[in-house]
Amino acid sequence: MAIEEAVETTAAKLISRERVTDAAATLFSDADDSGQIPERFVRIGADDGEAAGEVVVGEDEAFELPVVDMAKLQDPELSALETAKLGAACRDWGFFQLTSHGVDEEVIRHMKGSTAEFFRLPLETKNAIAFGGDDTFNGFGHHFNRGGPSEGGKLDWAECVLLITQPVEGRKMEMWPANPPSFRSYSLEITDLTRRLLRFMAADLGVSEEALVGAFFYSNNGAAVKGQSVAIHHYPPCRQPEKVLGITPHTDGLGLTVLLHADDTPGLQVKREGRWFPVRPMPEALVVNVGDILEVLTNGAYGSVEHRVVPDAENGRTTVVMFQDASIDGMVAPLPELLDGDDARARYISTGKLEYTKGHFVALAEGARFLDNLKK
Ligand SMILES: O=C(O)CCC(=O)C(=O)O
Ligand SMILES: [Fe+2]
Repeated sequence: MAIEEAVETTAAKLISRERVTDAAATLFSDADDSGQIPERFVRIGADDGEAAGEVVVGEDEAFELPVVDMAKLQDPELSALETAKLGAACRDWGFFQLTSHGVDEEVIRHMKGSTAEFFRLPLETKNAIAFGGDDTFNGFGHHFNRGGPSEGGKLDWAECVLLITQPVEGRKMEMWPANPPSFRSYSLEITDLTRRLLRFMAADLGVSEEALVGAFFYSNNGAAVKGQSVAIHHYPPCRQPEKVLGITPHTDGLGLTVLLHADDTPGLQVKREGRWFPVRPMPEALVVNVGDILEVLTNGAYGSVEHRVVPDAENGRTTVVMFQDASIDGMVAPLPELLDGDDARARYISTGKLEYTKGHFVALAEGARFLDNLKK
């Protein structure tokens, strides 16, 4: 079995998810107006005011996630300045908004339309593609259970379709929502965008394109990515948003994440210096963030930063999040070019991809971060 296949099989078996029940669907559709949020959805600390007391940066405090412009990156006259901006965003925030990204507008329009349409379907129809058997990854359900028994198996205030999108042989088409053509083209558009972005990240890091692009792709010019998956999330409105979480705080376990807002409802928050910064959805932008593997590849120069989702009190929110996988010859390790031939400079322990994947999902289920075990 190829390493990628073994990794996929392992991931699919280690993830613990739950199906969306009729009771949850009723709660999400707000048909149940009793005002009682079931215990399984009430986040830890919400009842004693701990959650409400968390520092979320308000609208009165001016801040903006860094905005990076792809057209400027590609313009010979503006590229150097914009590349520095990209690098600063990856180092200081681990997150940025990407404008003029060049992803086909028609593909984006279709993607937004078909995902919104999917979540409007009755639960029974959505559950026709519910994950099942020994594959807990592909399909519809709640997001992963995180935090383990110590957190009482809390559920996210969300429903979600998770799918492997690449390599193409890894796709389980029977688990895909109807209207797959838009998913297929979107997956390829994001592959292309990833390659374009990595070239500028390589310039910022002072490594060769081949090295960084080669960690994500089988060949520098080829289209074949090492791996790509998608999470299509829907966060229903919640009348008491401070009591629940759309997604618990976490970092992303793969290389690079690209998020599309399918509507203009806010909800994503990024942690910086102990405070939560709400991300403002920009209709023309994609939100890009550094994942754990990119942090390792860059030997810690770029940071994989904690984020979470808080549902909106009034409006539902839908996002399409694509994760690009990366490795070097089957290892999760810093790029050799950054170590100048001196392995002692590595700030992370090199780990086989399979061991990394296992470690990541086991840690996730326990509410821990595998990356912390890899730091020297
Ligand atoms: O939907 C969002 O805003 C974020 C989702 C997310 O963090 C994830 O899927 O890893
Ligand atoms: Fe995430």
